[in-house]
Amino acid sequence: MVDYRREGNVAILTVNNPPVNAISTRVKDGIYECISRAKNDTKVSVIVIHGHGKHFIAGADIHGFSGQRESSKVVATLPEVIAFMEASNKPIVAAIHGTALGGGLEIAMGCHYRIATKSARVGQPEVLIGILPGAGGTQRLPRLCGLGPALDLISTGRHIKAPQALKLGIIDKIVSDDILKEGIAFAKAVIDKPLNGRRISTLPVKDAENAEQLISAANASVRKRQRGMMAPIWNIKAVAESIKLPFDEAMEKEAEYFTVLVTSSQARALQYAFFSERLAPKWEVPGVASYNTVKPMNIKTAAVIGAGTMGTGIAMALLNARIPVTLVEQNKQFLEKGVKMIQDLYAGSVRLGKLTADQAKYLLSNLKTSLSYDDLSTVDCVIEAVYENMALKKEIFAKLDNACKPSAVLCSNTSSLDIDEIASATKRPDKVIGTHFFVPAYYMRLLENVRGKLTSPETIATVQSLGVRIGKIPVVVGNCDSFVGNRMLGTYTSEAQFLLEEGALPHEVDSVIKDFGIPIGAFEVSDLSGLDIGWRIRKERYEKLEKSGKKHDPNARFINGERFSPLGDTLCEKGRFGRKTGMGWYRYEKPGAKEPFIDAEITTLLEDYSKKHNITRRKISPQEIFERCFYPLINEGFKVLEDGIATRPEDIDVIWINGYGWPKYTGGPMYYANQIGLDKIYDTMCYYYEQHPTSSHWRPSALLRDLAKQQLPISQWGKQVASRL
Ligand SMILES: CCCCCCCC(=O)CC(=O)SCCNC(=O)CCNC(=O)[C@H](O)C(C)(C)COP(=O)(O)OP(=O)(O)OC[C@H]1O[C@@H](n2cnc3c(N)ncnc32)[C@H](O)[C@@H]1OP(=O)(O)O
Ligand SMILES: NC(=O)C1=CN([C@@H]2O[C@H](COP(=O)(O)OP(=O)(O)OC[C@H]3O[C@@H](n4cnc5c(N)ncnc54)[C@H](O)[C@@H]3O)[C@@H](O)[C@H]2O)C=CC1
Repeated sequence: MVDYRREGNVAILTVNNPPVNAISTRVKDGIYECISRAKNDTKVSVIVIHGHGKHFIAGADIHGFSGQRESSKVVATLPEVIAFMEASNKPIVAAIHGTALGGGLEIAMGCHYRIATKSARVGQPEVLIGILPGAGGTQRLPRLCGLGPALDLISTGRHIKAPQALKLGIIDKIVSDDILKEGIAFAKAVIDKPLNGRRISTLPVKDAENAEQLISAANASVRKRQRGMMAPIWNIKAVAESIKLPFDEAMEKEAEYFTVLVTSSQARALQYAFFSERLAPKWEVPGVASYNTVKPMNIKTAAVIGAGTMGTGIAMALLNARIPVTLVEQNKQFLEKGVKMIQDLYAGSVRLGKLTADQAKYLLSNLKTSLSYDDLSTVDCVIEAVYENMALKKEIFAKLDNACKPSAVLCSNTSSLDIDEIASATKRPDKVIGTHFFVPAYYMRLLENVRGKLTSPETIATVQSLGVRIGKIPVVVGNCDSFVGNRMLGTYTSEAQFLLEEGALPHEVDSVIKDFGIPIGAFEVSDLSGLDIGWRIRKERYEKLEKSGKKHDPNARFINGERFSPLGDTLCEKGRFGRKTGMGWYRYEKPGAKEPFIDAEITTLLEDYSKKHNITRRKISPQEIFERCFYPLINEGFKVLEDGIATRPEDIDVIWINGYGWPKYTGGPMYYANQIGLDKIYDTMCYYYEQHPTSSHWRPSALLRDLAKQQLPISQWGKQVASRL
């Protein structure tokens, strides 16, 4: 785990714990033993510590926080090992490449010098997994770089690159990529330098005079940006001790606060989410294939059909990953509008300093435009993002099938339509798949990849690998109406509207949702994305119904015996499409304005509506709003598993955290359900199903019922699911 060798008078410690050199108990013990050995070796004058493989050390082993810890051969804890390093009379140099994160940066701060390659990144990301830097990070970082930067890095968990770390004084020098050679050379040059002033724990905290202001600004920022999370607050509290107490006493506080966090349910949920996100790309379709049995195709070029909201965002996601894109539209005017949208977004990134003008120019140079499918004969992959209309999508897929080379993968960004029906328009259904991006597609990390009945494992592997390449978290799901995310969302939006019919107002529902930790309420989000999108989809469904001989009544509160609220259609008929028209479920100052105001017209409309349908409006409690919005959503997640549409509960949680703003610190709807207690959810579902028998989303899932009885850990639900299919 940690190798020791000597080159002349330099002792070299190599941490070797693939894949990221995480600090397991054995790594910690190894570092302690090797440092002891170097201290006692009279031939050694200086010590270099570096990492084998891609990283220096990416932090403590996260598995160790909730699982069984290995027993330690040496008594010292990580903070003690770091103190032991710092006290060494032989200089220790941390030679950093890849990343020095969490405990890795804390080890580097226990060294007397830190050098790094230009591409190296450092940070204290513990807050993101619900804990704090418990090995002196909250105390050494403010001494090294100042209170303000330390508060920022520790409370946000963001990584910074070596040049910025150099500016902040976190590292001493940027060196070439031959990190070990550089480390040895640097070590030789500092052998005789005094170590006074190099032991960070002995230094004063920089910026201590502005402490009060800096701490209250940090608290205000986390209350706004990381609402509901307890770790950022405790991280700030720990850093604040650095200006109140001497180092050793502040370290005791750090240990105390670490214990509070590491045993919290938020930390467990965040760590579950960390591993779930890493599991998602490793897809598995039971009985069919899995990521480690199939090779993906290499996508060198791509095309996007439709230069609207999604098409332009998808094109940018591809361009950002250096994949040349041909963007196709139905006419010149729409094409120019789409290209302008992309140019403006890149110009915005340049203004914000996220890209240089040259980088933006380079990315745009990979964008080609066309009005003809004839230009797509050589592309490896096409992603269609035209209006949500089956006939149109089938027409386009038939054209693509004729125009593209036989090996090209054809993807649809549909958010709800049947992938098998779209694939039936081609002679290559094995190469057709849904790639459901989320708005804005260049930013949102979720990619829901929808496999059809005939989609080949190679096609699944290809879009999964493409997803990772463009920086997304790809999740494979099965084909059903609205797939996983939107199918579950459907229950939540329906119930939210039923609550309006029965007495609640949009802001009352939204505030319960936001108090739970979802950043935006159901009605606010509907106004943001535009009520007309859902209306278009529903109108297509009404047309289908009419074609099958069933006339659609615009006032109907039931469709095929199932409760339905026509309120969304009523608003659209009045031109209330949301923010874009300056009115939707809320009122806005003007079209396009962001701040929602309660609208008296909506209150009157709801009251009239309830009267017209003989519904007695009542005061609905926040608890009822919560249960009615979230329990059917969770229940639908179990039905999604039951149907084999998702194969693992972790995938559902990843979808909700990354596509719908579900608070990560609750782990996702499936994990959260387990926290509430599956038996409680099941009983509540039964209660509401009795009250609302015409809403099938209240019918409790059989899987939920069975799992509620078995009380299995979530890691075993997948096996239960597989055994039922
Ligand atoms: C008295 C008590 C004192 C207690 C002291 C506490 C000490 C502390 O202060 C606590 C800590 O250090 S907590 C850990 C802080 N570090 C992090 O959060 C870094 C997490 N990792 C990353 O960001 C990326 O993996 C990274 C940027 C490193 C690499 O990204 P990539 O995209 O290249 O690779 P990934 O797919 O993310 O990861 C590759 C494999 O490595 C696993 N992994 C990553 N970091 C890990 C970590 N810290 N612990 C355990 N496993 C880890 C990851 O799960 C993945 O595994 P596989 O999916 O199986 O390949
Ligand atoms: N807007 C959203 O939040 C999300 C939308 N989706 C899905 O993405 C697809 C596109 O949605 P948006 O981008 O929002 O729509 P949009 O209305 O912004 O853009 C659609 C574009 O397709 C173009 N188009 C129509 N017919 C065409 C043809 N024959 N050839 C080439 N281009 C054609 C239109 O001119 C328009 O620019 C839909 O299937 C939608 O369900 C998926 C996820 C989220």
